[in-house]
Order: sequence, then structure tokens, then C-alpha cells
Amino acid sequence: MSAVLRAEALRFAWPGAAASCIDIEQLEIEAGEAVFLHGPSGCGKSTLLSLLAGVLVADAGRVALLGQDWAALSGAARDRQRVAHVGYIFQQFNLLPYLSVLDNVLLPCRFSARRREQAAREGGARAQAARLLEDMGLSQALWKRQAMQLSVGQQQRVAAARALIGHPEVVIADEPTSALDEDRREAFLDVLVEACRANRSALVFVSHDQRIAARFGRHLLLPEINRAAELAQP
Ligand SMILES: Nc1ncnc2c1ncn2[C@@H]1O[C@H](COP(=O)(O)OP(=O)(O)OP(=O)(O)O)[C@@H](O)[C@H]1O
Repeated sequence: MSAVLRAEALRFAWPGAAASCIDIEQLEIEAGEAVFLHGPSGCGKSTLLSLLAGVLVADAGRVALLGQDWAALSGAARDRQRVAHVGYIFQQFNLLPYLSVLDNVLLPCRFSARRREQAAREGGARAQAARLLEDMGLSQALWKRQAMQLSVGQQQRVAAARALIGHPEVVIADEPTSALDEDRREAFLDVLVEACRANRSALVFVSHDQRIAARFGRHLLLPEINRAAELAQP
């Protein structure tokens, strides 16, 4: 089996912090796996996602995406690697506020030839963006609006469409359903989980919401693998 994400002897401390935030001996995530990552507030879930996606770089040990060690790349090369292979739904969405909804979704295809080529197999980037937005329940009337003019729940769904366009090998989602009502949440998960399953994208999904855990094939309680959390216990 080939892991799309692999962490070994991974250690990370936030600058100025007295102790490590992340200390994980080994973690492998395979293509097509749907991982529900959970644990108490502050246990390091978002930090781990940032390390897996090369937004943060390990202090010690290694994190590799598709066999490529993030630490071996320059900052610019990490950005290119991330946009080519990772769809990231941040807790704060990170949409470009003045760009239209549609242009936000198209961004990965603008910056990555790989994502563009993948989208081209399904009728082109614009057609795929349109399909994803429709699947997410965002009507065409919204597509030309600036992202900042959308509600929080609508922005979450735009961020998800942007993460999925061009079928990245890894989709990372940091509490992406927090602002959605129950119907929207279920529809959102239907689209996200099914898109990842169909494309064999690994999905790493952080949530406190145990009601949705059953949708995921693998459950990872972070304090069980994070020695830093264990050591931090009184
Ligand atoms: N930018 C930062 N600078 C310094 N410390 C940080 C930063 N971001 C997070 N931390 C610290 O790292 C620890 C883990 O935070 P993290 O956000 O990864 O936890 P989490 O499990 O995702 O929490 P939550 O469920 O509340 O979102 C916390 O102690 C937090 O204060």
C-alpha cells in the first residue's frame, strides 16, 4: 500500500511555547481513506492539518506528501506542491474576499496545471466549478457575487468546491460544517465524501460533531497518537 501522507517521528512546537504541540511517532494515510480526526479543543488538530499540508514545517522528523518531504522544499515550492495536490478547507475558509464566488473556486486551476488538466477531463474548469457549486446548493445567482458578500455557511460551501476542483489527491477539511444547518450539513457531506470516494482522494476531516463520524471509514482520536497531548496531561 502506498501512503499519500506519511508522518514519521514528527515533532512541532509553536514558537515561544514551552512544550511540543505535536509529537507523533507514525501516521500514514492511504489513497481513498476517509479519516475523521477528532479530540478536545486545543489538542492540536488544526496544527496537525497544517503540518500535513506543508503550511507548517516540522521541527523534527518528517511529513511527506506523495513521497515528497515538505521540509526539503522552499516556501514557494511548498505552495506549488500544495495547490497541485491538496484541497484545503480552512476553518476561516481563506476565500479571496473581492473575487467572485466562481473565480474563487477556479483559483486552484489558475495556479496548477495538474488541477487544470484534471478538470479538463470533465469538460473544463468552469464546467466543473459550476457542477460543484450546484452540488453544494449554491445557485447561479450567487456565482458572480464577491465572496465577502456571502453568508458564512455559503462561504464554507464555496471553500469546499474550491478544495474539490481538479481532484487533488488529498482533501483536508478543518471543521467545515460548523456554520451549516442540519440539511445543509448532510448535503455538504454527501458531496464532499462522495467526490473524495469517486476520485480516491484521501480525506482528512476535523470535526467535534460525533453525529457525522459514521460517514468516515477511519476514526483518529488525536490524543491517542499525539504524545505531546499525553505528556501535557497533569
Ligand atoms: N498560531 C499559533 N501560535 C501559537 N500557538 C498556537 C497557534 N495556533 C495554535 N496554537 C496553540 O497550539 C495548540 C493546539 O491548537 P490547535 O488549533 O491545533 O488545536 P485544535 O485541536 O485544532 O483546537 P480546536 O478544536 O479548538 O480548533 C493550542 O495550545 C494553541 O494555543
